[in-house]
Amino acid sequence: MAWRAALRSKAVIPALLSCSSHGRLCASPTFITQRNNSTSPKIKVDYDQTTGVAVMHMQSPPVNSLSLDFLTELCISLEKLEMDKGCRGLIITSNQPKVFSAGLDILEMYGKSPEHCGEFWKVVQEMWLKLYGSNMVTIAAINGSSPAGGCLLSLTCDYRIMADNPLYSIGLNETQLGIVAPFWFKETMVNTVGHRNTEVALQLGLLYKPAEALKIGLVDQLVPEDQVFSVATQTMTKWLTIPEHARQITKSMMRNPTIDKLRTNREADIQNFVSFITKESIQKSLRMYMEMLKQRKA
Ligand SMILES: CCCCCCCCCCC/C=C/C(=O)SCCNC(=O)CCNC(=O)[C@H](O)C(C)(C)COP(=O)(O)OP(=O)(O)OC[C@H]1O[C@@H](n2cnc3c(N)ncnc32)[C@H](O)[C@@H]1OP(=O)(O)O
Repeated sequence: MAWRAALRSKAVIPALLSCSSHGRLCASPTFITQRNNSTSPKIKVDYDQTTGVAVMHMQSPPVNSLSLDFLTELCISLEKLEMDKGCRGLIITSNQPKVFSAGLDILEMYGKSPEHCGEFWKVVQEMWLKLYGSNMVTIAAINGSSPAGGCLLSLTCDYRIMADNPLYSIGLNETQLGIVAPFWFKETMVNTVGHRNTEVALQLGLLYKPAEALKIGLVDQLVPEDQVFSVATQTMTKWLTIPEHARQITKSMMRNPTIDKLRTNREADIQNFVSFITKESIQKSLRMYMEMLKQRKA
């Protein structure tokens, strides 16, 4: 699609393309199935103009992994909603059974060129900047597991409601993959659950069951699975009664220090990511993790 190509071409970082230390290609994956790039929308947005509330349904089978295409679509939808002054609230939820989002699509980081990795990371940053800094009230209706980037996605929202199902888990489990949550993932978590909880969670790559997640404040409310969406809608109604301007300024005051840190360091952050993720040892860790996922299934 033309808009997708346009957004992608904007996302390419010229500095990265010419960086000789990134000039190597990662090893080609031999065993991992590359999924077909489906052209069907990965996100469905329902916008009710009478309430001013939009609902974003993530619908990218099997597990709503955050691929380049997915994130590009997400950013475009967000941009459109943000520009519509009538849209005051956004609920993010999943149409996939049992999974909110499996986090960043590992296939975008495995066996890919440095240029591709840089392009991918730029859109990950873009998604975070847009959501964490959104003027809208944002609520995550977490109706399934939400590891790593999926957890980050929900942490960017103003309020998290999770299905009370012990089969589900949520957390920043990056270290379990042999990778490191970057500073802005870490700070988003610190801003939500505090320094000590974050330190333990990140070092150990903890995935929390809903009850534990509630205890440390990683989610704000647990509800029966079939009520996640209705409670999110009721909560939105309450949040929207607060005078808009005052709430927005308060949100900016709380979040801008972290947002500004990434905004002013985007290039360096991309370069860090690319040189880290393309290391042979890191590629090996990602491969082993993907193998583990497949074995678990078998
Ligand atoms: C010095 C400091 C510098 C720092 C620089 C930065 C460093 C890098 C930072 C990178 C940050 C990364 C963030 C991430 O989000 S990484 C992704 C982490 N995600 C996970 O660990 C989740 C893995 N998935 C699961 O646990 C389960 O799939 C899940 C619980 C979500 C669902 O379970 P279920 O049983 O329903 O489904 P399956 O496991 O059978 O999965 C179905 C198929 O989907 C594939 N899959 C799953 N997750 C992913 C994924 N994240 N990316 C790509 N593909 C994924 C899985 O392999 C199955 O595939 P097949 O059907 O082909 O077998």
